[in-house]
Formats: sequence, structure tokens, C-alpha cells
Amino acid sequence: MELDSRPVVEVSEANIYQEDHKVLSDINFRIEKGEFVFLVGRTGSGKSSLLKCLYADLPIASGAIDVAGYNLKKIKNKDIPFLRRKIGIIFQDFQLFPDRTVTENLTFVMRATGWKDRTKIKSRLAEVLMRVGLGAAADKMPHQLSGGEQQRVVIARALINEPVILFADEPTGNLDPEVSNGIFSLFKEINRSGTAILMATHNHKFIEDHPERILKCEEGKLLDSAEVEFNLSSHY
Ligand SMILES: Nc1ncnc2c1ncn2[C@@H]1O[C@H](COP(=O)(O)OP(=O)(O)OP(=O)(O)O)[C@@H](O)[C@H]1O
Repeated sequence: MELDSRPVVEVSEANIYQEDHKVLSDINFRIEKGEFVFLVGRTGSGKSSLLKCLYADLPIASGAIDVAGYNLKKIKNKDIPFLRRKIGIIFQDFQLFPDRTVTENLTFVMRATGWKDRTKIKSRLAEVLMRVGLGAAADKMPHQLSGGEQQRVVIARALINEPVILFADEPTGNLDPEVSNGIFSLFKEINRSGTAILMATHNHKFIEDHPERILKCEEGKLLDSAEVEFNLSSHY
């Protein structure tokens, strides 16, 4: 029970570096269970670097970051796969195996994350594909799917292990506006059923239409709309 009430993400006094370059300094924020949070900022302001820290792809120089109950400052390499089972990661480039079917793409991740029982694999597979509106795509190759459909497969893959949070880095960056809206709606629907979402985006329309909390990377700092008012009309 205690774990349930803890924030999904808790960042205290963290500094984030890319090599010798300090990208973000002294950042502090929490994301609670089931929250939806946008991450904005100009190109190069540090959004991807922050997300990488949160999914343990970039070490934290100083400060503390807890994600899904894992202390990322102390996490051992062998524990990173267990952290990754509790979170979902979605990028703008779809990163599916081009030479494997949708089913094979998903079962690859299932087997890598400990799924063994064939019946359970089959039913979970059907469940996540239905969830993203791709019930009929199980046997398709990625190239037989549109960009939006491929991104739905990626989202299905991220949902397999019922993550507590999805980290999405420009998930609609390669999609046209109408398809982007469909993908965004899917994220909102996933969020409504309890999964927290942190989404980096340059899409002004999403933010205008959905007044959610916003974290903004600006000049090496992270601003939080829950704490301070800031100008969103400047470029982001
Ligand atoms: N692998 C890397 N090695 C060295 N520096 C990097 C690396 N990746 C990013 N950087 C630098 O870190 C800074 C932050 O980059 P980051 O990719 O986090 O920005 P971003 O806000 O995600 O940008 P975009 O909106 O273009 O995706 C930039 O100055 C960038 O050049």
C-alpha cells in the first residue's frame, strides 16, 4: 500500500549532463500516479536528456531520481530491465524490427521480459492490440502499416507489462496532424485508465486543447506549471 501512494517519479536537486555539458541544473519535480504531464522546451533545451535519465539511459550526475520505486542513482545494471518493465518508452521513430510481424515484435519483448506461458502471451497480445485499435494487424509486417499504425504497435509494446508510467519522446513527431490527433487521443485514453504519462512534444495544439500540467526546459532550468506561471507563447 505504501508503494502505491508514492509518486511515480520523484526528482530532487538533480543535475543532468551530456558529456561535460550541463543540460539541466537543480531540477525538482514529482509525477503522481495517473498524472498527465507535458514536457516542452526549444530544440536542444534538454527534454530528451531528462527523459533518458528517467528511464536510466543516462546517468545522473548529482541529486536523486526515483522512478517506479527504483532509486536511479543507485540502480545496478542488472536491475535496469526490471525498471523498464514498470515503465513504457515511446520515441518518435517507431523502432520496430522491420523484418518481423507485429506479433513477433511484441512477443520478442514479452519473452525478453519473462513471459513464458504461450496461452497467456497470446491473450495479452490480443488484449494490447485491441487496446490500441489494431485487433486485425497481428500478422502484418511493419511496412504494411501506416506510420500511425506502426506507432500504435509501439504503444501496444509499451503497454505489455502494465507500466505505471509512459515516457513518450515526441511520439507524434513523424506523423501528419490528423494521425497525430488519433495517437494523442490514444495516450489520453490510456491515461484515463490510470497510467501516468510524461510526453515531450512540440505540438502546440495538444497543449492548447488539453490544459494539463507542463514542465518546460528553459535555459538550463526546469519550470513547472504546477509551481510557477510561465509564458507558453514563446517558442517551445
Ligand atoms: N549524446 C549526446 N552527446 C553529447 N551531447 C548531447 C547528446 N545528446 C544531446 N546532447 C546535447 O544536450 C543538449 C540537450 O539535448 P536534448 O536532445 O536533450 O534536447 P531536446 O530538448 O530533447 O531537443 P529536441 O527538441 O531537438 O529533441 C543539447 O545541447 C544537445 O546538443
